[in-house]
Amino acid sequence: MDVMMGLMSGTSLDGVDAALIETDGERFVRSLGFETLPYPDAFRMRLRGVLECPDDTALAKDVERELTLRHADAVQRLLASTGRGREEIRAIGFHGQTIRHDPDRQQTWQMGDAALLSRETGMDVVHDFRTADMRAGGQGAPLAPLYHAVKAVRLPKPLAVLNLGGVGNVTWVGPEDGDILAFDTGPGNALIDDWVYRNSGLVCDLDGKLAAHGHVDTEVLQALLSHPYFRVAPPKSLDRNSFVVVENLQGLSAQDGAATLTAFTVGAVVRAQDFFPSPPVRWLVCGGGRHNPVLMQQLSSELGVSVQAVESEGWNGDALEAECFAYLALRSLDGKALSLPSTTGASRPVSGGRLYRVAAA
Ligand SMILES: Nc1ncnc2c1ncn2[C@@H]1O[C@H](COP(=O)(O)OP(=O)(O)OP(=O)(O)O)[C@@H](O)[C@H]1O
Ligand SMILES: CC(=O)N[C@H]1[C@@H]2OC[C@@H](O2)[C@@H](O)[C@@H]1O[C@H](C)C(=O)O
Repeated sequence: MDVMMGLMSGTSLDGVDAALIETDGERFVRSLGFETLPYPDAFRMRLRGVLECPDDTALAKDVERELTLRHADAVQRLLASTGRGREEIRAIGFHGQTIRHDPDRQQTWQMGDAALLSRETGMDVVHDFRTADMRAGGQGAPLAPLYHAVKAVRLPKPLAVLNLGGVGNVTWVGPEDGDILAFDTGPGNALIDDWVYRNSGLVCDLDGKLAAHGHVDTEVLQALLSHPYFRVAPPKSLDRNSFVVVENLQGLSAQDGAATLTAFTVGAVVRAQDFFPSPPVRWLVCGGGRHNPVLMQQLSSELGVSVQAVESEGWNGDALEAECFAYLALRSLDGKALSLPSTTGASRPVSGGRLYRVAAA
Protein backbone atom coordinates (compact mmCIF):
# COMPACT_ATOMS: atom_id res chain seq x y z
CA MET A 1 0.00 0.00 0.00
CA ASP A 2 1.36 3.44 -0.92
CA VAL A 3 0.38 7.04 -0.36
CA MET A 4 0.36 8.83 -3.73
CA MET A 5 -0.30 12.38 -4.81
CA GLY A 6 -1.98 13.39 -8.09
CA LEU A 7 -2.02 16.77 -9.82
CA MET A 8 -4.35 17.76 -12.62
CA SER A 9 -4.72 20.97 -14.59
CA GLY A 10 -7.77 20.30 -16.74
CA THR A 11 -8.95 21.61 -20.09
CA SER A 12 -11.24 24.19 -18.49
CA LEU A 13 -8.09 26.06 -17.35
CA ASP A 14 -9.63 26.81 -13.95
CA GLY A 15 -6.73 25.75 -11.74
CA VAL A 16 -4.66 22.90 -10.29
CA ASP A 17 -6.41 20.07 -8.48
CA ALA A 18 -4.23 18.15 -6.03
CA ALA A 19 -5.30 14.91 -4.33
CA LEU A 20 -3.74 12.48 -1.91
CA ILE A 21 -4.80 8.83 -1.86
CA GLU A 22 -3.77 5.57 -0.30
CA THR A 23 -3.83 2.74 -2.82
CA ASP A 24 -2.44 -0.63 -3.82
CA GLY A 25 -2.75 0.34 -7.49
CA GLU A 26 -5.40 -2.37 -7.83
CA ARG A 27 -8.81 -2.37 -6.19
CA PHE A 28 -8.05 -0.51 -3.01
CA VAL A 29 -8.22 3.24 -2.96
CA ARG A 30 -8.87 5.65 -0.10
CA SER A 31 -9.03 9.43 -0.41
CA LEU A 32 -6.83 11.27 2.09
CA GLY A 33 -7.18 14.89 1.08
CA PHE A 34 -7.82 17.38 -1.71
CA GLU A 35 -6.90 20.95 -2.52
CA THR A 36 -7.67 23.13 -5.48
CA LEU A 37 -5.60 26.15 -6.40
CA PRO A 38 -7.56 28.38 -8.78
CA TYR A 39 -5.61 30.25 -11.46
CA PRO A 40 -5.80 34.03 -11.30
CA ASP A 41 -7.41 35.56 -14.39
CA ALA A 42 -4.08 36.89 -15.66
CA PHE A 43 -2.50 33.42 -15.68
CA ARG A 44 -5.57 31.88 -17.28
CA MET A 45 -5.23 34.45 -20.06
CA ARG A 46 -1.58 33.47 -20.52
CA LEU A 47 -2.57 29.80 -20.73
CA ARG A 48 -5.22 30.68 -23.30
CA GLY A 49 -2.48 32.54 -25.17
CA VAL A 50 -0.44 29.32 -25.39
CA LEU A 51 -3.48 27.34 -26.55
CA GLU A 52 -3.99 29.89 -29.31
CA CYS A 53 -0.29 30.14 -30.30
CA PRO A 54 1.34 26.86 -29.28
CA ASP A 55 4.28 27.55 -31.57
CA ASP A 56 5.35 30.63 -29.62
CA THR A 57 8.11 28.74 -27.81
CA ALA A 58 9.28 31.67 -25.68
CA LEU A 59 5.75 32.16 -24.32
CA ALA A 60 5.28 28.41 -23.84
CA LYS A 61 8.52 28.10 -21.88
CA ASP A 62 7.59 30.99 -19.64
CA VAL A 63 4.08 29.73 -19.01
CA GLU A 64 5.35 26.19 -18.39
CA ARG A 65 7.60 27.46 -15.63
CA GLU A 66 4.79 29.40 -13.97
CA LEU A 67 2.39 26.48 -14.38
CA THR A 68 4.87 24.13 -12.73
CA LEU A 69 5.53 26.50 -9.84
CA ARG A 70 1.78 26.77 -9.28
CA HIS A 71 1.66 22.97 -9.13
CA ALA A 72 4.51 23.00 -6.57
CA ASP A 73 2.45 25.45 -4.55
CA ALA A 74 -0.54 23.11 -4.69
CA VAL A 75 1.70 20.27 -3.43
CA GLN A 76 2.80 22.33 -0.43
CA ARG A 77 -0.78 23.28 0.39
CA LEU A 78 -1.95 19.69 0.23
CA LEU A 79 0.92 18.54 2.45
CA ALA A 80 0.02 21.27 4.93
CA SER A 81 -3.72 20.57 4.96
CA THR A 82 -3.25 16.80 5.34
CA GLY A 83 -0.40 17.12 7.84
CA ARG A 84 1.76 14.76 5.77
CA GLY A 85 5.49 14.92 5.18
CA ARG A 86 6.85 14.48 1.67
CA GLU A 87 8.78 11.37 2.78
CA GLU A 88 5.45 9.61 3.38
CA ILE A 89 4.49 9.95 -0.28
CA ARG A 90 5.95 7.57 -2.82
CA ALA A 91 5.54 9.86 -5.84
CA ILE A 92 3.53 12.59 -7.48
CA GLY A 93 1.48 11.83 -10.61
CA PHE A 94 1.83 15.06 -12.61
CA HIS A 95 -0.56 15.26 -15.56
CA GLY A 96 0.30 18.81 -16.66
CA GLN A 97 -1.78 21.03 -18.93
CA THR A 98 -2.93 19.68 -22.27
CA ILE A 99 -2.06 22.27 -24.88
CA ARG A 100 -2.76 20.22 -27.96
CA HIS A 101 -4.27 16.78 -28.53
CA ASP A 102 -4.41 15.39 -32.04
CA PRO A 103 -4.63 11.60 -32.01
CA ASP A 104 -4.92 11.41 -35.82
CA ARG A 105 -1.41 12.86 -36.03
CA GLN A 106 -0.25 10.95 -32.98
CA GLN A 107 0.40 14.20 -31.15
CA THR A 108 -0.45 15.02 -27.59
CA TRP A 109 1.27 17.68 -25.52
CA GLN A 110 0.88 18.05 -21.78
CA MET A 111 2.83 21.08 -20.65
CA GLY A 112 4.70 20.83 -17.34
CA ASP A 113 8.32 20.58 -16.20
CA ALA A 114 8.72 17.37 -14.16
CA ALA A 115 12.36 18.15 -13.27
CA LEU A 116 11.41 21.55 -11.88
CA LEU A 117 8.47 20.11 -9.94
CA SER A 118 10.74 17.45 -8.48
CA ARG A 119 13.35 20.04 -7.48
CA GLU A 120 10.75 22.32 -5.93
CA THR A 121 9.04 19.57 -3.93
CA GLY A 122 11.90 17.15 -3.26
CA MET A 123 9.65 14.31 -4.49
CA ASP A 124 9.69 11.73 -7.28
CA VAL A 125 7.45 12.71 -10.16
CA VAL A 126 5.69 10.49 -12.72
CA HIS A 127 4.66 12.44 -15.83
CA ASP A 128 4.00 12.04 -19.58
CA PHE A 129 1.09 9.66 -19.11
CA ARG A 130 -0.28 9.70 -22.64
CA THR A 131 2.65 9.13 -25.02
CA ALA A 132 3.09 5.38 -24.51
CA ASP A 133 -0.57 4.75 -25.22
CA MET A 134 -0.36 6.73 -28.48
CA ARG A 135 2.74 4.82 -29.47
CA ALA A 136 0.76 1.61 -28.98
CA GLY A 137 -1.86 2.88 -31.42
CA GLY A 138 -4.17 4.40 -28.79
CA GLN A 139 -5.85 7.79 -28.59
CA GLY A 140 -3.81 8.74 -25.52
CA ALA A 141 -7.13 9.56 -23.83
CA PRO A 142 -9.26 9.13 -21.86
CA LEU A 143 -7.11 7.68 -19.06
CA ALA A 144 -9.60 8.00 -16.20
CA PRO A 145 -11.55 4.80 -17.08
CA LEU A 146 -9.50 2.33 -15.02
CA TYR A 147 -9.87 4.60 -12.02
CA HIS A 148 -13.60 5.04 -12.63
CA ALA A 149 -13.96 1.25 -12.78
CA VAL A 150 -12.11 0.76 -9.49
CA LYS A 151 -14.25 3.38 -7.77
CA ALA A 152 -17.37 1.67 -9.10
CA VAL A 153 -16.32 -1.84 -8.18
CA ARG A 154 -19.13 -2.48 -5.70
CA LEU A 155 -21.92 -0.65 -7.55
CA PRO A 156 -24.72 -2.19 -9.63
CA LYS A 157 -23.84 -2.47 -13.34
CA PRO A 158 -23.97 -1.52 -16.13
CA LEU A 159 -23.04 1.91 -14.89
CA ALA A 160 -21.87 5.03 -16.73
CA VAL A 161 -19.41 7.44 -15.11
CA LEU A 162 -19.52 10.77 -16.91
CA ASN A 163 -16.90 13.48 -16.46
CA LEU A 164 -18.05 16.93 -17.53
CA GLY A 165 -14.88 19.00 -17.51
CA GLY A 166 -13.83 21.26 -20.36
CA VAL A 167 -14.41 18.20 -22.54
CA GLY A 168 -16.82 15.35 -21.67
CA ASN A 169 -15.72 11.75 -21.29
CA VAL A 170 -17.63 8.64 -20.29
CA THR A 171 -16.71 5.24 -18.88
CA TRP A 172 -19.26 2.46 -19.32
CA VAL A 173 -18.63 -0.30 -16.78
CA GLY A 174 -20.32 -3.63 -17.46
CA PRO A 175 -21.33 -6.47 -15.18
CA GLU A 176 -18.34 -8.72 -15.88
CA ASP A 177 -14.90 -8.04 -14.45
CA GLY A 178 -12.89 -5.99 -16.95
CA ASP A 179 -16.00 -5.08 -18.95
CA ILE A 180 -15.28 -1.47 -19.78
CA LEU A 181 -15.71 0.97 -22.67
CA ALA A 182 -14.63 4.60 -22.68
CA PHE A 183 -14.34 7.62 -24.95
CA ASP A 184 -14.76 11.38 -25.06
CA THR A 185 -18.43 12.25 -25.55
CA GLY A 186 -18.05 15.77 -26.97
CA PRO A 187 -17.92 19.20 -25.41
CA GLY A 188 -18.23 19.55 -21.65
CA ASN A 189 -18.10 23.10 -20.30
CA ALA A 190 -15.34 24.64 -22.44
CA LEU A 191 -17.60 25.90 -25.23
CA ILE A 192 -20.08 27.30 -22.71
CA ASP A 193 -17.22 28.99 -20.81
CA ASP A 194 -15.79 30.50 -24.00
CA TRP A 195 -19.19 31.78 -25.12
CA VAL A 196 -20.03 33.29 -21.76
CA TYR A 197 -16.59 34.88 -21.52
CA ARG A 198 -16.93 36.47 -24.95
CA ASN A 199 -20.44 37.70 -24.28
CA SER A 200 -20.32 38.77 -20.66
CA GLY A 201 -16.70 38.59 -19.49
CA LEU A 202 -17.64 35.97 -16.87
CA VAL A 203 -15.61 32.76 -16.50
CA CYS A 204 -18.57 30.38 -16.67
CA ASP A 205 -22.36 30.20 -16.76
CA LEU A 206 -22.56 30.01 -12.98
CA ASP A 207 -25.33 27.64 -11.91
CA GLY A 208 -26.61 27.67 -15.48
CA LYS A 209 -28.29 31.03 -14.93
CA LEU A 210 -27.84 32.28 -18.49
CA ALA A 211 -28.92 28.98 -20.04
CA ALA A 212 -31.96 28.85 -17.77
CA HIS A 213 -33.15 32.17 -19.21
CA GLY A 214 -32.43 31.29 -22.83
CA HIS A 215 -34.07 29.24 -25.55
CA VAL A 216 -32.39 26.43 -27.40
CA ASP A 217 -32.06 27.21 -31.09
CA THR A 218 -32.99 23.78 -32.41
CA GLU A 219 -31.69 24.44 -35.91
CA VAL A 220 -28.28 25.44 -34.59
CA LEU A 221 -28.32 22.49 -32.20
CA GLN A 222 -29.04 20.06 -35.06
CA ALA A 223 -26.18 21.57 -37.05
CA LEU A 224 -23.80 21.19 -34.10
CA LEU A 225 -24.84 17.60 -33.50
CA SER A 226 -24.36 16.73 -37.18
CA HIS A 227 -20.58 16.90 -36.60
CA PRO A 228 -19.04 13.63 -37.87
CA TYR A 229 -17.42 12.96 -34.46
CA PHE A 230 -20.75 11.75 -33.10
CA ARG A 231 -21.05 9.04 -35.75
CA VAL A 232 -17.54 7.68 -35.23
CA ALA A 233 -17.42 4.53 -33.12
CA PRO A 234 -15.02 4.54 -30.18
CA PRO A 235 -12.13 4.64 -29.47
CA LYS A 236 -12.15 8.40 -29.92
CA SER A 237 -10.93 11.48 -28.08
CA LEU A 238 -11.00 15.24 -28.44
CA ASP A 239 -8.97 18.36 -28.13
CA ARG A 240 -10.44 21.21 -26.07
CA ASN A 241 -10.90 23.14 -29.31
CA SER A 242 -12.10 20.33 -31.59
CA PHE A 243 -15.47 22.02 -32.12
CA VAL A 244 -15.46 25.50 -33.65
CA VAL A 245 -18.91 26.95 -33.06
CA VAL A 246 -18.51 30.71 -33.35
CA GLU A 247 -20.14 30.90 -36.78
CA ASN A 248 -23.05 28.66 -35.80
CA LEU A 249 -23.90 30.89 -32.87
CA GLN A 250 -23.69 34.21 -34.67
CA GLY A 251 -26.65 36.43 -33.87
CA LEU A 252 -27.78 34.51 -30.78
CA SER A 253 -28.24 36.34 -27.50
CA ALA A 254 -25.92 35.45 -24.60
CA GLN A 255 -28.74 33.46 -22.99
CA ASP A 256 -29.83 31.61 -26.14
CA GLY A 257 -26.20 30.78 -26.98
CA ALA A 258 -25.64 29.40 -23.47
CA ALA A 259 -28.89 27.39 -23.66
CA THR A 260 -27.96 25.99 -27.08
CA LEU A 261 -24.42 25.05 -26.05
CA THR A 262 -25.70 23.45 -22.85
CA ALA A 263 -28.09 21.39 -24.98
CA PHE A 264 -25.14 20.53 -27.25
CA THR A 265 -23.19 19.05 -24.31
CA VAL A 266 -26.28 17.07 -23.29
CA GLY A 267 -27.03 15.96 -26.88
CA ALA A 268 -23.47 14.66 -27.22
CA VAL A 269 -23.89 12.57 -24.07
CA VAL A 270 -27.19 11.20 -25.35
CA ARG A 271 -25.46 10.17 -28.61
CA ALA A 272 -22.74 8.39 -26.61
CA GLN A 273 -25.30 5.75 -25.62
CA ASP A 274 -25.39 4.52 -29.24
CA PHE A 275 -22.05 2.84 -28.63
CA PHE A 276 -22.69 1.21 -25.26
CA PRO A 277 -22.94 -2.61 -25.26
CA SER A 278 -26.05 -2.29 -23.04
CA PRO A 279 -27.92 0.60 -21.42
CA PRO A 280 -26.59 1.75 -18.05
CA VAL A 281 -28.91 1.49 -15.06
CA ARG A 282 -27.48 4.71 -13.71
CA TRP A 283 -25.20 7.64 -14.56
CA LEU A 284 -22.77 9.11 -12.05
CA VAL A 285 -21.48 12.55 -12.96
CA CYS A 286 -18.19 14.12 -11.92
CA GLY A 287 -16.32 17.26 -13.04
CA GLY A 288 -17.47 20.86 -12.83
CA GLY A 289 -20.52 20.31 -15.05
CA ARG A 290 -22.30 18.52 -12.23
CA HIS A 291 -22.55 21.89 -10.46
CA ASN A 292 -24.65 23.24 -13.33
CA PRO A 293 -28.30 22.47 -12.49
CA VAL A 294 -29.51 23.13 -16.05
CA LEU A 295 -27.06 20.57 -17.44
CA MET A 296 -27.93 18.02 -14.76
CA GLN A 297 -31.66 18.44 -15.16
CA GLN A 298 -31.49 18.09 -18.95
CA LEU A 299 -29.30 15.01 -18.64
CA SER A 300 -31.84 13.48 -16.29
CA SER A 301 -34.76 14.08 -18.58
CA GLU A 302 -32.92 12.99 -21.76
CA LEU A 303 -31.24 9.87 -20.39
CA GLY A 304 -34.35 8.57 -18.67
CA VAL A 305 -32.50 6.74 -15.88
CA SER A 306 -31.01 7.95 -12.61
CA VAL A 307 -28.43 10.71 -13.14
CA GLN A 308 -26.63 11.79 -9.99
CA ALA A 309 -23.48 13.59 -8.97
CA VAL A 310 -20.79 11.16 -7.78
CA GLU A 311 -21.20 12.60 -4.29
CA SER A 312 -24.24 10.30 -4.03
CA GLU A 313 -21.64 7.52 -3.65
CA GLY A 314 -19.42 9.56 -1.35
CA TRP A 315 -16.83 10.36 -4.04
CA ASN A 316 -15.48 13.87 -4.50
CA GLY A 317 -16.38 14.87 -8.04
CA ASP A 318 -13.82 17.68 -8.14
CA ALA A 319 -10.98 15.44 -6.96
CA LEU A 320 -11.50 12.39 -9.16
CA GLU A 321 -9.11 13.30 -11.99
CA ALA A 322 -6.30 14.31 -9.62
CA GLU A 323 -6.88 11.08 -7.68
CA CYS A 324 -6.80 9.21 -10.96
CA PHE A 325 -3.30 10.45 -11.76
CA ALA A 326 -2.13 9.49 -8.26
CA TYR A 327 -3.50 6.00 -8.89
CA LEU A 328 -2.04 5.78 -12.40
CA ALA A 329 1.35 7.00 -11.13
CA LEU A 330 1.56 3.98 -8.84
CA ARG A 331 0.49 1.67 -11.63
CA SER A 332 3.18 3.26 -13.80
CA LEU A 333 5.85 2.63 -11.14
CA ASP A 334 4.67 -0.97 -10.91
CA GLY A 335 4.66 -1.41 -14.72
CA LYS A 336 0.91 -2.04 -14.83
CA ALA A 337 -1.50 -1.05 -17.57
CA LEU A 338 -2.89 2.49 -17.61
CA SER A 339 -5.14 1.89 -20.61
CA LEU A 340 -6.83 -0.93 -22.51
CA PRO A 341 -7.87 -1.49 -26.13
CA SER A 342 -11.44 -0.71 -25.05
CA THR A 343 -10.56 2.58 -23.32
CA THR A 344 -8.15 4.21 -25.80
CA GLY A 345 -7.89 1.81 -28.72
CA ALA A 346 -4.30 0.83 -27.88
CA SER A 347 -3.36 -2.48 -29.47
CA ARG A 348 -2.90 -4.09 -26.03
CA PRO A 349 -3.09 -3.08 -22.38
CA VAL A 350 -0.30 -0.52 -22.06
CA SER A 351 1.59 0.95 -19.16
CA GLY A 352 3.03 4.43 -19.49
CA GLY A 353 4.26 7.49 -17.67
CA ARG A 354 7.88 8.45 -17.10
CA LEU A 355 9.58 8.68 -13.75
CA TYR A 356 11.69 11.68 -12.79
CA ARG A 357 13.59 10.70 -9.69
CA VAL A 358 14.37 13.33 -7.10
CA ALA A 359 17.94 12.03 -6.79
CA ALA A 360 18.53 13.01 -10.40
CA ALA A 361 17.66 16.61 -9.66
N1 LIG B 1 -21.58 26.28 -10.27
C1 LIG B 1 -21.27 26.06 -11.56
N2 LIG B 1 -22.14 26.37 -12.52
C2 LIG B 1 -21.85 26.16 -13.82
N3 LIG B 1 -20.70 25.63 -14.26
C3 LIG B 1 -19.79 25.29 -13.34
C4 LIG B 1 -20.03 25.48 -11.94
N4 LIG B 1 -18.93 25.02 -11.28
C5 LIG B 1 -18.07 24.59 -12.23
N5 LIG B 1 -18.58 24.74 -13.45
C6 LIG B 1 -17.94 24.42 -14.75
O1 LIG B 1 -17.00 23.41 -14.57
C7 LIG B 1 -15.77 23.76 -15.20
C8 LIG B 1 -14.61 23.12 -14.47
O2 LIG B 1 -14.77 21.74 -14.54
P1 LIG B 1 -13.56 20.77 -14.21
O3 LIG B 1 -12.74 21.36 -13.14
O4 LIG B 1 -14.13 19.43 -14.03
O5 LIG B 1 -12.78 20.83 -15.58
P2 LIG B 1 -11.34 20.31 -15.93
O6 LIG B 1 -10.93 19.26 -14.98
O7 LIG B 1 -10.49 21.52 -16.07
O8 LIG B 1 -11.57 19.72 -17.38
P3 LIG B 1 -11.23 18.26 -18.04
O9 LIG B 1 -11.91 17.24 -17.23
O10 LIG B 1 -11.80 18.39 -19.41
O11 LIG B 1 -9.74 18.17 -18.04
C9 LIG B 1 -15.74 25.28 -15.16
O12 LIG B 1 -14.96 25.78 -16.21
C10 LIG B 1 -17.21 25.62 -15.32
O13 LIG B 1 -17.56 25.71 -16.67
C1 LIG C 1 -5.87 15.03 -23.96
C2 LIG C 1 -6.57 15.38 -22.69
O1 LIG C 1 -6.00 16.01 -21.82
N1 LIG C 1 -7.83 14.96 -22.57
C3 LIG C 1 -8.62 15.19 -21.36
C4 LIG C 1 -9.81 16.07 -21.70
O2 LIG C 1 -10.58 16.34 -20.51
C5 LIG C 1 -11.61 15.36 -20.44
C6 LIG C 1 -11.35 14.46 -21.61
O3 LIG C 1 -10.70 15.36 -22.51
C7 LIG C 1 -10.34 13.33 -21.29
O4 LIG C 1 -10.11 12.63 -22.49
C8 LIG C 1 -8.98 13.85 -20.80
O5 LIG C 1 -8.86 13.96 -19.41
C9 LIG C 1 -9.10 12.91 -18.50
C10 LIG C 1 -8.39 13.16 -17.23
C11 LIG C 1 -8.73 11.51 -19.00
O6 LIG C 1 -7.70 11.33 -19.62
O7 LIG C 1 -9.49 10.62 -18.67
